[in-house]
Formats: sequence, C-alpha cells, structure tokens
Amino acid sequence: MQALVRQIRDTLRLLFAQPDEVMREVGSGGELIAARVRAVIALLLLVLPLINAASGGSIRETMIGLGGAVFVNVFAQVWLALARRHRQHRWLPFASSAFDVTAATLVLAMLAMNHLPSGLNSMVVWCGYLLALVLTALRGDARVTLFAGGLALFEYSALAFVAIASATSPEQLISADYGAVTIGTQAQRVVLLAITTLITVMVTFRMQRVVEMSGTDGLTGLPNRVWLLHRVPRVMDTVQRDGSSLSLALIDLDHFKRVNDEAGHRAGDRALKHVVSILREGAEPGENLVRIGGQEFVLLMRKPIGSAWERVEHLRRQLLQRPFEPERGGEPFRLSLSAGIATYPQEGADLSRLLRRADQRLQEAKREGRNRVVARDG
Ligand SMILES: Nc1nc2c(ncn2[C@@H]2O[C@H](COP(=O)(O)OP(=O)(O)OP(=O)(O)O)[C@@H](O)[C@H]2O)c(=O)[nH]1
Repeated sequence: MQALVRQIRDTLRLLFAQPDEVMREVGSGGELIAARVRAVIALLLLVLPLINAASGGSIRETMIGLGGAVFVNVFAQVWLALARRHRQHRWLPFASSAFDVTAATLVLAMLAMNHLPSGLNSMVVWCGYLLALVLTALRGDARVTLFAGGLALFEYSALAFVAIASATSPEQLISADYGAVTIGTQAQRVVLLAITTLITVMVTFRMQRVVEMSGTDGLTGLPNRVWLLHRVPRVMDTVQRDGSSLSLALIDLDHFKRVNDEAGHRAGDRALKHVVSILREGAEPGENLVRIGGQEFVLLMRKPIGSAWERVEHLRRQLLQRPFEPERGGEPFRLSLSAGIATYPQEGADLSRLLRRADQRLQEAKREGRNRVVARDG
C-alpha cells in the first residue's frame, strides 16, 4: 500500500515537474510543429461549412461555421509567427492550447445561440476539443495537456449547463437534424473529454520519460552528453547577457582500467558511482556535473577560471582522501583524477572549442604525471 502511494506521489511529482533542458528543446520544437499542424487544420476547417451548405444545412449555420473557420485561420497564422519567433517562451504552449479549446467553445456557443441542439449536439465542432487535446501532446509537457483538458471540461460543462438552463421549453432542446439534447448525452461528452485528456497525458508522460532517459546516464543518473549539448548554448546566452563567468572542467579518472582489470567490471561500475558521489557532494549552485563518456566527466561552473581551478583542485583532493573499497576486506583503490579547465568566451566561443581547449589541458595534466588540474597553457 505504502509502495503504491509512493508510486502515485512520484508520478504526480514527475507529471507537474518543469521539463528539463532536453525536453524543453523538444517542447519548443513541438510548439512550432503544433502551430504548423494548426495552420493546416485551420485551412481544412474552411471546407466543413461548405460541405454543410452543399448538403442542405441552413445558411445561418454555414455562415457561423465559415466565420469560425476564418477566425481560427487568422489566429493560426498569429500562433505560427509567435512559435517561430518566441521558441523558448514558456507561456506560449499554454496560451495557444487555451486558444484551441476556447475556439471550439466559441463556435459551439454561437451555434447554440442560433439553435440550441446544433450547439450542444454538433459532433463536428465538438471534435475541435479532441483535436486541441491531441495537439498538446506535441509540446511534450504533460502540464499543458492537463491544463487544456481541464479548460475543455470546464468550458464545455459551463456551456452545456447554461444552454440547457436557458431553454424555456422542452421543444427547444429537440431537433430533427441534431436529435434531443439530454443531460445524459452531455455528461457522456464530458466523460469522453476526460478520457481523451487522460490518454493524451499518459502518451505525453511516456514521451517525457523516454526523452528524459536519452539525456540521462543510466549508470550514475547524471546528465549525459545529449543534455550537455542542449544545455550549454543556453548557459552561454545567459552568461553573455548578464556578464557573469563560465568555466568548463574536463575531468578524467587516472588509470581507471586498473580497477576493471584487478577487481572486475562490476566493481569498476561501483567505483564510478563512488567517484560521482564524491564529485556531487557539496555541489554549489550553478554547477552541473555531466558524464560525457566512460570515465570522463564535465563540470560546468558559473565561476571565473581561478575559482574554478580551486573548486576542481578541492574535488581532486577529496577523491584521493576517500579510496574506493571494491568489497568488504578488499584492497582499497586510491583513485585520482586529472582535469583541464577552459573559460568562456575567452578560450572558446562555443562548446566544441571550449571542450577542445579543456582537453588540451587535460592531456597536459596526464603528460605531467596525472593527478593534477591544469587551467593554463604550459
Ligand atoms: N566498469 C566500467 N568501466 C568503464 C566504463 N566506462 C569506461 N570504463 C573503462 O575505463 C577504462 C578507461 O581506460 P583508458 O581509456 O585506457 O584510460 P585509463 O586506464 O583511465 O588511463 P588514463 O586515462 O590514461 O589515465 C577502460 O578500461 C574502460 O573499460 C563503465 O561504465 N564501467
């Protein structure tokens, strides 16, 4: 029971968590795809009122449908322009999905004002909610889907309630074309919206987990190279804007092969976790530790190069003081690290140049006998 409660709590925490760097990148790309899909759907929507007219629908309904479709088309272009220009705006997916949901509600409300059953029993326009909810999955953020689902449930329930309450006679709720409006059919639609929201949230949630895993190292749980590639350009932008400092340390364990050779690969894995726990301990705000390869790590620090050197030097000494014990009674391994540090933007204007510079210094540290941190060219 406790395990179940914990699992539910963890799932809810993940569901409402801010998306990480990789996911945010996926989300902003998704917003642009959603905006493009919306523009295509909006064009297709122009055909629906014409089909309605051709199949003998009333002129008034056709005009309302056409007006709604033109309205959606104009805004679809606005959302497209915003998604192109403001890729990283966090409010954009919430605002655009609120628009999608509310556009369906507005068209239904206008139909209902003309003829109550056409607003409450129209299947075509009501499907606008389903399209809006499915579109939210492209943002890769379950919070957006939950928000849009909640809004659709609220708006449609309110519309149905107000429309049914405003009917002055039972005949107003019956139509030859649309059938009878009953509380039962409206409740079924609300339940269908809830089910669609739930399914879309689960699809988005799964997608979030898969993307998250692609940015996380399976052995140590640290962010990996994929994460680094997405994160660093953002950090560099911030550093340039606020004039702060950024240093990158490339850290490599010395003679790590020896651990594998002497104690076995599984002990090697445990040794890596041991190292990571030391490197992580006392991590300071603005620092990110990333595993970019087997026994190779990057430490990003919002510090000038001098303080960055002191920080990595401190970590080097910490590692030496806490040898790795492969198993109870086994001979402990004194692990050490070599590191090269480079600073942005003076020593590299982008990630690959910064890594190259840090790697040159790391190689120098190895050549000079390992177990040292190099932050200047020799
Ligand atoms: N157990 C374990 N070993 C790993 C992992 N990733 C890389 N290694 C090992 O790390 C070792 C790296 O060896 P080398 O590249 O020769 O470097 P080194 O022995 O650390 O020596 P220097 O870097 O020259 O100081 C290899 O034996 C790899 O098998 C891992 O995830 N688990």
